[in-house]
Amino acid sequence: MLEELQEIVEERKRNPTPDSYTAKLLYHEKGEDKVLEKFGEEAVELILACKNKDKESIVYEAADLLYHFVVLLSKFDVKVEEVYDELRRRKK
Ligand SMILES: N=c1c2ncn([C@@H]3O[C@H](COP(=O)(O)OP(=O)(O)OP(=O)(O)O)[C@@H](O)[C@H]3O)c2ncn1[C@@H]1O[C@H](COP(=O)(O)O)[C@@H](O)[C@H]1O
Repeated sequence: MLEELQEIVEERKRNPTPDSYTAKLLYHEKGEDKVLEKFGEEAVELILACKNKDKESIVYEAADLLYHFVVLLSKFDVKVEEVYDELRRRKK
């Protein structure tokens, strides 16, 4: 799923379109700081949803965080598969 999402994100990176939120993030005037800022915001939103024990919000905010995680990886030229490889390497 994350690999499929990254393929679309990479396509927006190659061919940014004006209507794409992803392209706006990747090519924001704040540069990489915008991507990092959004990832931090989404992490805080997920923490708050957990604090509130609100399962529906936890799922929603976790999805937002995963999307912004993939955008962050693409911004820094890292493939989701490389993260999976690292997890596989750690697996006991
Ligand atoms: N999975 C997502 C996805 N999840 C969350 N978001 C966006 O992330 C934003 C998070 O909400 P916020 O309220 O925090 O942000 P905002 O106020 O809209 O924007 P900011 O000004 O704060 O940046 C929302 O605008 C959501 O639409 C996503 N935007 C796109 N995708 C997928 O990314 C792919 C490319 O989409 P486009 O870039 O829209 O073409 C498609 O497969 C989409 O389904």
